[in-house]
Amino acid sequence: MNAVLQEVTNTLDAPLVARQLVHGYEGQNVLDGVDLGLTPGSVLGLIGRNGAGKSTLIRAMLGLLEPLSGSAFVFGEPALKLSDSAKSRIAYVPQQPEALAWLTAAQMLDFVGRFYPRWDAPFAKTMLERWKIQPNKLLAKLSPGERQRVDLIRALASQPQLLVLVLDEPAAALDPVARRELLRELALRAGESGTTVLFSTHIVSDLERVASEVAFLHNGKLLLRCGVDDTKERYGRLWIPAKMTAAAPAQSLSKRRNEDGSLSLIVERDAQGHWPEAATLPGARIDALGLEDLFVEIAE
Ligand SMILES: Nc1ncnc2c1ncn2[C@@H]1O[C@H](COP(=O)(O)OP(=O)(O)OP(=O)(O)O)[C@@H](O)[C@H]1O
Repeated sequence: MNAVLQEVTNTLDAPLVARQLVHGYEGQNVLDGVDLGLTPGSVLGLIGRNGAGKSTLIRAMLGLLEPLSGSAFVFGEPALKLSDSAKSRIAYVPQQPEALAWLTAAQMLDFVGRFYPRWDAPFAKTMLERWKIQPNKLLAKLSPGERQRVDLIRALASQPQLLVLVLDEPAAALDPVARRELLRELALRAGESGTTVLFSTHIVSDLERVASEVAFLHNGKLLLRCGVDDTKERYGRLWIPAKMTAAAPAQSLSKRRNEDGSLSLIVERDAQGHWPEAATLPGARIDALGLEDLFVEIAE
């Protein structure tokens, strides 16, 4: 168990913790023993390719599906048996909100608001105006992007302590401007109130806009987790010429043999900030990687 998870699991009221989650469909594993912990007030962007299992992980962490094995905790309670009090502190915005589609946006917000002790009705009203969503239009008649925005308003107006958001299919829902507005609002509100946020995406720029931390989900595992601002300093692409590959480091996040026999590896600095020794081999080269390159390299 890594140090961050250890620290979080030691905190009884940690907002969200996954321990060794395993889940799959039709005999195929999607999550292969995922450990993840969120510290209060953090904004974690979960990134992975289409179908990597981000939604599955989020649903399992919130107790919306029962994993094949492993466990999840929300505010220290087992996710599958959450108390009403814990539920009222969580807001979840799925990819395609479907609930209460026979109500208008204003009716839905009014109805839902009654269940939340800290409901911010003026905020909900202002946001509908700001995002030019007709309050008297049936939810069923809004576009998918408008629907998702109304759902984000619902989520934020409840002033949750934990906000979980799935932003995976931009083409189906939000246009780039709407996406940016939504993320800006999210960052603003989360920053003001200290809300813990987990959101999934496959768009790297989303992370750079709002996340303080990033976790990569790939092949059922969390490949790495780090501060968004650290990645440039911390990861690099190490190129080793063909005649030197015997000296390649044993540890790397990904490894690719090129046609000319040379090796490209994604490597990490050690605790003292040093690259692996192989970076000093004659002819070897190391390039620091930004988040986008890091994601592409790892997800390949
Ligand atoms: N109910 C289900 N039955 C069968 N297979 C499923 C089910 N739900 C998800 N899957 C499969 O599990 C894998 C992970 O899906 P999931 O929706 O968790 O990924 P994701 O990372 O959120 O994807 P995306 O970014 O495309 O939204 C996919 O291959 C998907 O087809």
